[in-house]
Amino acid sequence: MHLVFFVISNWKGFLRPNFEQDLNVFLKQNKIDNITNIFAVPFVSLNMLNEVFSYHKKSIYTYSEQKNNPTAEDSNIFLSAQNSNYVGKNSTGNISSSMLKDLCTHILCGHSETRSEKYSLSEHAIDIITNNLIPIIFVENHLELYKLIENKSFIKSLSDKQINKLTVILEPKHYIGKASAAPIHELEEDFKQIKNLLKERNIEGKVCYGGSLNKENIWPYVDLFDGICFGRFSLSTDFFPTIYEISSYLKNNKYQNSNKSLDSNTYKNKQDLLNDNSLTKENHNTAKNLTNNKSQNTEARDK
Ligand SMILES: O=C(CO)[C@H](O)COP(=O)(O)O
Repeated sequence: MHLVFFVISNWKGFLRPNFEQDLNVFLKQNKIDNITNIFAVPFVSLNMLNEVFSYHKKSIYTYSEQKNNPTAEDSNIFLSAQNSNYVGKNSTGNISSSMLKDLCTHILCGHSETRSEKYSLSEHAIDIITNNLIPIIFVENHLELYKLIENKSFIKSLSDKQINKLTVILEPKHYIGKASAAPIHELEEDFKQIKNLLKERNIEGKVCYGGSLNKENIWPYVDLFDGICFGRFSLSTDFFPTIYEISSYLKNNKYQNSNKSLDSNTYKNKQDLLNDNSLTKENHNTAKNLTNNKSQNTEARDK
């Protein structure tokens, strides 16, 4: 099976300096086939980035275009909007999903910085889906996703194609904008439950982690999750070099590890975790080892 890791970069309210040049170099050399990159950029950057992408013949395909263009499936670089208004779509200053459908393929849905008091994750997700775009769904925990996928209108609104493109980001809000990311052991239970929820419903979704990630601390999250979401780090000049590092790390390490037998020196990987019936104290201890084993990972990566 071809495994592809997701890297979502949320620029938030920043216009990334020199991004156009860096992206040009990245697209020119783009030989990365094991990472799907989704750039979630401010509204005002969507147009400019569409031009950069089409110059490199990596046009932003919407779902309707994908239906008629089989090569669109091969793309592994996508543009996302950071939000859309599903209530008061036509009010002054609002930007609806329908206005975005020719500019991007994804929309961030439920990011904690965009939720208002009356925010409804399911209504927003349905609005995005019905405009032929893919929602990147942010949840605080597995219960939030459970509520969403129990919602019959949500499930009904998904086409077969969209159902397998569901991307969920586990992002506890108290770990946003901090110096350290959420400790892995605090995420394991939610990760496992989200995976199970999707599996039970035959949804091939990706489960990613977001919150205070940077080039130093990502490795345990790369090991456990199907993808990661960078916030502030997306703006760093180290961002693109880190994508290459992740790609070679994945080639050298991660997918070989999924068959590794466990011993006291081997960290527990995603498959092991999912095979466990319940989270035991051992899981938590091994999760701690994940972080301690960072130097081990770095060595393997640099080989
Ligand atoms: O959007 C984010 C990435 O998931 C998120 O808000 C975290 O931002 P960061 O703490 O600046 O990485």
